[in-house]
Amino acid sequence: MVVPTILTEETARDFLSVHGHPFPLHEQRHSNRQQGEKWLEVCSLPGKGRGFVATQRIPAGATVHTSEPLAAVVSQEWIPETCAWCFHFTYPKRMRYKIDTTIPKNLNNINNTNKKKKKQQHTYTTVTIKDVLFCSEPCRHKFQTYGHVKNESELLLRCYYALEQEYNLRQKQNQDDDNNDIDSNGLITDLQQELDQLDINSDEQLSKWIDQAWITFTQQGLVKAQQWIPDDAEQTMMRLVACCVTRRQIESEYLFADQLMVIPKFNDLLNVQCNELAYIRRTIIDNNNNENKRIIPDELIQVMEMFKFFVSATSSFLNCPHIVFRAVYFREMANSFGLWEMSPQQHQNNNDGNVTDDLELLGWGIYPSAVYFNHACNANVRKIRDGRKMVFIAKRDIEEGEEACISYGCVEDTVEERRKRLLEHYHFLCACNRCEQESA
Ligand SMILES: C[S@@+](CC[C@H](N)C(=O)[O-])C[C@H]1O[C@@H](n2cnc3c(N)ncnc32)[C@H](O)[C@@H]1O
Repeated sequence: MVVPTILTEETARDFLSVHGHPFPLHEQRHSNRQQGEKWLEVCSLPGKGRGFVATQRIPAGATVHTSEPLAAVVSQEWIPETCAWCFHFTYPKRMRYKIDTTIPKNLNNINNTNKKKKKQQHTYTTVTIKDVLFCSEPCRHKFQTYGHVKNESELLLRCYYALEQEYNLRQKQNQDDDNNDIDSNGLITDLQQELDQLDINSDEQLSKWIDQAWITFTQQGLVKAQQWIPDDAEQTMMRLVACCVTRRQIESEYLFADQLMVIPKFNDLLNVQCNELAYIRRTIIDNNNNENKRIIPDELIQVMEMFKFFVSATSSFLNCPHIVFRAVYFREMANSFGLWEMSPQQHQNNNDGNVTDDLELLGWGIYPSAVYFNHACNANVRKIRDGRKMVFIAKRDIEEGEEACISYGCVEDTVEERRKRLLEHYHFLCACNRCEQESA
């Protein structure tokens, strides 16, 4: 692959006009400095980590922030009815526009023997990607040209195809074998002993144990008669991870001047709070019936199986060590935004941003610039989806120095129920003003 060194805006423009880009550069640079961005700054807040705080008085109705996704995917179950670019939803009608891509023939692994694969290494074939559909030609075109360079969508489509193929292959292999026992191969014994001995409240000890578990797993693995098969949610998650890892790979293959990188970068994701420790600690504690005999949480094994699946599908063309997979997976956790169906009122630009029971969760997106909105049970900001973009609007006047918060879901219940739900889904004890007052 040719590696251009992009140093000036001019060379970048030339390069992008050859390789394709969704928007003219000047528009992108402008949209990067959103109108509302001056309203908010990121501050450290006691008991909540970082959060957005108003830099001046914000009038009700002002757009305080807009954000483009680093990654956005349709949930597996709504693929036929949802546009993979703008998330337009047309149940029960199906999306009409499909997408093809060219892949090396040896990726088409379901019917290929190793011998055949070798022979076909340098030949290409065109395939239709099952998991990506569009509502219109412009949406399909935007998808094809999204990212830093045109190759990015090709790499992503190759990932999607490889994940699909791995899924089909495993299903086929499992048909003949219904034995689902794990032979731990000595793996569990050592890790188990270390787990029993560690101080679960020590971040240092727990991270060391988690790292060791991943190293052991990736070197030895679990020997299962049955191959692990992802469910719908896990398939969706792997496509979200694929979006982030392909961007990382493109950024490592091309050299861009920082100020010209106008869409979210992989490194932006690394600023997002990582929930690996909090999540694994909670699952160990929850699975623990006896203080002296802890159980290696099944939830951890599931993530490892997902990693193994991902790598087994994509390793021939994508570099994703477990450190990278974990960095994405545990940052997406509790930080990504649900992409909901829009109500008719929202379509008419006359909505309050609330998700009601009759609306469907169509997909998930990672918006690195917007993750600093903490939750409050009496939020002063609402979020609205505008296609694949997220727009944040002040619900009421916000005073200078006041924290700008959104709500992470239903806030109708009692304080105990709200806190329980947030702990379960987002792994934190809500310390918003309303909860503090009501619990006191
Ligand atoms: C999407 S992030 C928000 C940004 C985060 N505070 C940071 O420093 O990156 C969500 C995390 O923020 C913290 N958080 C958000 N709202 C909170 C609240 N009401 N009370 C306590 N912690 C909160 C929790 O740690 C939660 O997992």
